[in-house]
Amino acid sequence: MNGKPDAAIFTQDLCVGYGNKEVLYGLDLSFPPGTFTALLGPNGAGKTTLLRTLARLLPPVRGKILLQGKNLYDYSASALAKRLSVVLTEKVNPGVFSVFEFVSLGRHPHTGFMGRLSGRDLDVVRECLEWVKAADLAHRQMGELSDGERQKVSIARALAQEPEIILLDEPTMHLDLKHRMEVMGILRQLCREKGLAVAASLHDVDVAARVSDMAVCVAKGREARSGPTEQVLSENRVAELYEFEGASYDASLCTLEMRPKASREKVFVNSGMGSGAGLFRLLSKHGFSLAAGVVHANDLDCFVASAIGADCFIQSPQEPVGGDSLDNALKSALQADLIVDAGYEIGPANQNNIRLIQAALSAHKSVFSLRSKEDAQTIYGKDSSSMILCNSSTELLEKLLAASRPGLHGE
Ligand SMILES: Nc1ncnc2c1ncn2[C@@H]1O[C@H](COP(=O)(O)OP(=O)(O)OP(=O)(O)O)[C@@H](O)[C@H]1O
Repeated sequence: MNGKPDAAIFTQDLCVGYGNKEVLYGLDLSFPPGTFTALLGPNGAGKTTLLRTLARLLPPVRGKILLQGKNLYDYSASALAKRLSVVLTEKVNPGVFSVFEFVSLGRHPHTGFMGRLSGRDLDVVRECLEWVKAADLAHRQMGELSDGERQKVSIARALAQEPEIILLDEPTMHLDLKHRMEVMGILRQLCREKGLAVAASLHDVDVAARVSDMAVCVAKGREARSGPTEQVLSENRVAELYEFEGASYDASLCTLEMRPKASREKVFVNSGMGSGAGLFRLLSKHGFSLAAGVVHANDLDCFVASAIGADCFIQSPQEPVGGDSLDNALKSALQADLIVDAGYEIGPANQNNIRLIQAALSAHKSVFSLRSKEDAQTIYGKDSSSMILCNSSTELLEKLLAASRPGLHGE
């Protein structure tokens, strides 16, 4: 992601900070047009400091920032505002402005000496409000808006400058899920349809993975990492960036999983085709230690079980369940205190999994199943009579908790 002349903005050996205090250094970043860049990093890493420096609100400690090939500091204030706008987290003092008037302030670099709005200016303001789906708020007072509404209006104001780059600091802070998704959708659309370069600091790495094209990861005392999101946000890098303990990130699913310390017995879950994903989360949340198998490597169950930290017995996607994976899963199932059959569909690729449950039943283990009585009988024959059948995962959890002895098996 080294600086390219066609980038909307790029930095060369930039060091940002306060006075002599260096917060981030050696930054060679590039923000190309039509690209959404997510700035990620733990609290206090320097995301806001970087954004403020890029916006010329804070002088660099050293290094260069080039805006369309020209030094950022060679632009007049109004020329800069026509190219770059910024949405910070500080709550705007709404004064007595209506929404329309507030967004009109964004036209300032385009209006004449008297600041009078032309017909075009008014059209742009209306268009920007429509862009952020806030046209209906135009006549409301700024002071009476919700956080989500205010954020959309702040983006409209930034847009009204008709910039080529928008910098945003935590644009989804304080927003509920609906507004968070809406704001993210708007920013993506600005990149795609208006060709803007958008750079935003974000706290939700899973959201960043879904919406951003590029990611810049910053952490105190460490070299910044930047590049295409899919390359930068690997499991290990995310874990290292946030110094995860008791959590993990799954790059294939863009999901974060909790890895709580186990305080209950091991449950061996026999699942497949996604039937176990919800169960792994449920059981892990309640302190059970988990084993999962045999699952195919391309199965959702495999991704979730691995991310959650379960012992996984994995089969290559091209092969039917068998071989070492099955042998090892069998040993694990026979050592586990409780066994769960997740009630998945059985076919040629996974029918050998039946042997795991049959072995557990023969060994008089407590086997819980999410199958119907008929289904269990058809698959496991007369041995199924000793299975503990459950209609739902909630019922299964209740029964497992009743059978469990907490505190004895923490790992
Ligand atoms: N005005 C300031 N003067 C001196 N140091 C500051 C100033 N503002 C912030 N800092 C320090 O600079 C470092 C980076 O802060 P910054 O706000 O950029 O981090 P951030 O990544 O945006 O954090 P957060 O996710 O918590 O918002 C922190 O150590 C912070 O204490």
